[in-house]
Amino acid sequence: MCNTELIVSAPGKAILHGEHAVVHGKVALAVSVNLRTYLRLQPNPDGTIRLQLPNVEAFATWDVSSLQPLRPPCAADPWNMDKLDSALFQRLRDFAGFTEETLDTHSMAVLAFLYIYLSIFAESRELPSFTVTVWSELPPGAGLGSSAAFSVCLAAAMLSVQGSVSLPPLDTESTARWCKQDLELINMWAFQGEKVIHGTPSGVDNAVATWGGILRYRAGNITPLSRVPMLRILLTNTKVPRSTKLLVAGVRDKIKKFPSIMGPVLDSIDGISITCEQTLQEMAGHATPEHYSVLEELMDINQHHLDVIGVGHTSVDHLCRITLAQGLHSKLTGAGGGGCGITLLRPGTDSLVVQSVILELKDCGYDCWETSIGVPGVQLHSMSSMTADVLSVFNSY
Ligand SMILES: Nc1ncnc2c1ncn2[C@@H]1O[C@H](COP(=O)(O)OP(=O)(O)O)[C@@H](O)[C@H]1O
Ligand SMILES: C[C@@](O)(CCOP(=O)(O)O)CC(=O)O
Ligand SMILES: [Mg+2]
Repeated sequence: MCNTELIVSAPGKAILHGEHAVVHGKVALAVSVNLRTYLRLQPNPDGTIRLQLPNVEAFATWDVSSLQPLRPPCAADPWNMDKLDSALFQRLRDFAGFTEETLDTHSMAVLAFLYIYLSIFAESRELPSFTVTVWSELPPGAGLGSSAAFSVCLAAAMLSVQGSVSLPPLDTESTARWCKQDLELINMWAFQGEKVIHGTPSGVDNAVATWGGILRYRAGNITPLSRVPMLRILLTNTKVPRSTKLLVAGVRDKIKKFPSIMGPVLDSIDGISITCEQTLQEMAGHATPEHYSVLEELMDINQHHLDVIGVGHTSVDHLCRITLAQGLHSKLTGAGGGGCGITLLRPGTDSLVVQSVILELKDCGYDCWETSIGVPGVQLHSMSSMTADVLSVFNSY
């Protein structure tokens, strides 16, 4: 039995530049956003695992004894986990009655949970029994990295119960972060969860949910950017549903079909990310209107590239047109195909302009709000640090 109750949270992200290209080894720049996923883990005395995922309407209870035979024969080496354990993945699909075509939000979340749980406790004397409840401020499947925030919370909580990472002391603090080495392990395991949900993720989303802040990411190399100006960003959710897994697969097919055409587009996106990073660094010293013009132009060019690689959507075109009419530049963020877009605001953008754009976007049925970026990555929470809203959701299950 497990005897630790804990609450952890991890943030969502917005990709400034490099979505999709990053899956193919190019640079991405990504920032954490102030919408978080919260996970509460409570010990169960009755030998069951209970999973409560209200955002995706997934509620399941299993006897630990029924999960026992699904365990992998030995623990995976967390530093050498190139691919998912396909035998385990198949056993879980068979157990849950899912096929390879099962892609709904509910099933992918259940599979990610079971995969991480059984892998992390592969060599524990007995499987622990607990209730896991996850609730998120992030809209699932909208490009804000909800899958990564979910996977990071699962990894942080289960590694802490298993003892591979040490619970950071909360003392009088309301939140605490794990040490660097522990965060690296959490990130590794969260990446496995992302693989269950996405197929072939780049790892950028789980890196942001783990580390927070603003990051440059390329092929597993994570560089936090410390010298950047405070950016003002408007987030718009078109509410058009899409699946990252299918969009990433579609881009891969296009690259395979037209390598000499798509290759240069990905190189150009790489160039955009690199130029954006250089511009942000220059701006940290002294930001000028010309710098903002460069950032805006980069967003326009990238948005066109994302259309070319097949992940645009009329809802995002509409969003770009509405903001541009007020002189504001936008692009999609995340996998595209609908979902969310980001709009860059200049420091001096008149609040009346912002309010009128927000109203117009809301009239289209979109959600739209100005967001804070660069918030901390995965955290452990004391009960007193939890808002009444999140606690009341937790207490209603
Ligand atoms: N709060 C949550 N509870 C349970 N599962 C979640 C939650 N948030 C995300 N997920 C999982 O992540 C999937 C969405 O991931 P994805 O398609 O990558 O979109 P995004 O990461 O942009 O939100 C959902 O189908 C679900 O399986
Ligand atoms: C399209 C991609 O670059 C980002 C996907 O982000 P999201 O799941 O749509 O939030 C995929 C990846 O990097 O793994
Ligand atoms: Mg995702």
